[in-house]
Amino acid sequence: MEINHSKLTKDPVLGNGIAATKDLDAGEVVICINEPFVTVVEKDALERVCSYCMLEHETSSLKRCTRCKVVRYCSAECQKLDWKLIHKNECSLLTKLPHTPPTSFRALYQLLLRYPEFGTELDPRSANLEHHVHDFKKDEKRWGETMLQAKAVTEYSKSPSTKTEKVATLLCIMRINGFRAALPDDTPIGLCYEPTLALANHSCMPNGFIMFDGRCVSIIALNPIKKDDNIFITYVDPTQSRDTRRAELRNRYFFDCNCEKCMDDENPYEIFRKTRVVSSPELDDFVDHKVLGTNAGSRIATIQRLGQESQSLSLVITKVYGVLQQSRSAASQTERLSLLKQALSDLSVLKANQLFALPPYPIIMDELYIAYVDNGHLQSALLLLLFISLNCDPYSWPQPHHPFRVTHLFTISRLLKYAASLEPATLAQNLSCVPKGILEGIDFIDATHAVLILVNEFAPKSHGRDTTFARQVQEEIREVEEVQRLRGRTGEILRRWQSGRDSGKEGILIAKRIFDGLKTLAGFAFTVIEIQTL
Ligand SMILES: C[S@@+](CC[C@H](N)C(=O)[O-])C[C@H]1O[C@@H](n2cnc3c(N)ncnc32)[C@H](O)[C@@H]1O
Repeated sequence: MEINHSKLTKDPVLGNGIAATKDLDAGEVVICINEPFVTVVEKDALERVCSYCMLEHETSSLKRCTRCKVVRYCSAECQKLDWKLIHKNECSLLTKLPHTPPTSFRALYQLLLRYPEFGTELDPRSANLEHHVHDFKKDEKRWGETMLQAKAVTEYSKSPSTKTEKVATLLCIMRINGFRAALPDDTPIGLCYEPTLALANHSCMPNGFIMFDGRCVSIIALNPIKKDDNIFITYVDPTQSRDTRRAELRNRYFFDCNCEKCMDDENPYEIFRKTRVVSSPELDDFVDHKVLGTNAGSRIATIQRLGQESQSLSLVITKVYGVLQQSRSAASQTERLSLLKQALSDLSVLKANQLFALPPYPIIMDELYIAYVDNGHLQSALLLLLFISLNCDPYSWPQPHHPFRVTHLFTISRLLKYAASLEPATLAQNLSCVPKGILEGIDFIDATHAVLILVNEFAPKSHGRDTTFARQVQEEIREVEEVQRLRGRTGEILRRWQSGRDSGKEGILIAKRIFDGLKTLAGFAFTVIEIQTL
């Protein structure tokens, strides 16, 4: 269902933008577009993502287009719809080319196909968007590459060569206004260009976020938004340091951000204290909002003290960003791990003061957790992700329905479910750093159930109601409830704890016991980092 609670606004600094046409609650859909202007699945995702519905499937279940052998579909219906929409025009080009062209090339080509009479005028929605051509031109190398790509696309689309400069402008429009298309867990899968959503301007303290559900793309309210308030999303990872955010915004979007967070260089603990957060009693049993607030206060004081004591912290942080960058292009997994560990050890002053949400600490922890997942060390990944969810996420993303927090919790539930499926001896072997008695004290099925209940509570606000993600969560809950029914009373008690119905003190006690077990596990995260090799 298409939804649009936004209107066009204009601002001397921001240019065009959008504002709310009514008061919106946190988690409410601001805009939902079912049929974005252009969507392209990127090369690395073509084997597992349907090129029409943009959903992930088992690789073996996708059927390749027999002509171009590039795009794949999950059903004959998706293939038919995509053929009608765009592929009938793109297929012959893909057939001719020796390799699958870059995503931006395909997106630009598809965009041109949308203008059969190209050379007259672009549609007003695209024509009015910021393109920064003059800024691209200032960088000779960048403009040269832009013109080269524009020339190739002009040729392939059989547009007259006199239109090349106009095609280059279109490429700039896409670069400035395109979004990274992603799965519900934020895994990138391609590119999306949709002029209505592109009007949303940037803030490092956004009040909205972009969410994809297959082909549907929405902006969802992160905070309550008042009628006529501007809608802001973030173009960059707002948990990075101010310098890193600024450099990225200048380089990719040609502006300096003057949001409150940038102007005062506020840290995540300060932002947490400013953000109106609606927690829930169940979430508080896992990570207590009041305790987070108290801790934020003392962390702010610590940061001030450290700042007065030494000027070197910012130098260390700059150095660590360099190490992080190196780890991303490491020649081997071992080198990647060793660089990430070096980055953490360089930041030992943050660890000593429990400043785990201060950038770039959360980014390093996240990359370590991903490195463990990539290399199949799922129990080690579980411990790290538990640590991140307790110590970094609530400050990096204060709103409990922030999609990153919810997807992290969902991943925890899946890792717990996997741990529950292992023989106790295997689990103990894989987590040799955790004393056996502690592992034996954790019921991994109860823990899966309790965490899924938290996910289910916030998923409608993070990913939307009746979405692929919400259905997936429901399915997981049904599955664990079925198992629980065969095991005794705990499942029923947790179900009552979930719905807020009186489960007596018993429900709260059981939930707290489960979460205490998970917190104890999280306490071994640094031991895992010390001993886990790749
Ligand atoms: C995706 S477009 C957003 C729509 C744009 N304002 C327009 O008029 O077409 C991104 C561009 O908007 C401007 N912009 C977005 N957020 C901004 C901000 N916080 N401060 C200044 N300019 C901003 C920059 O020119 C940026 O390259």
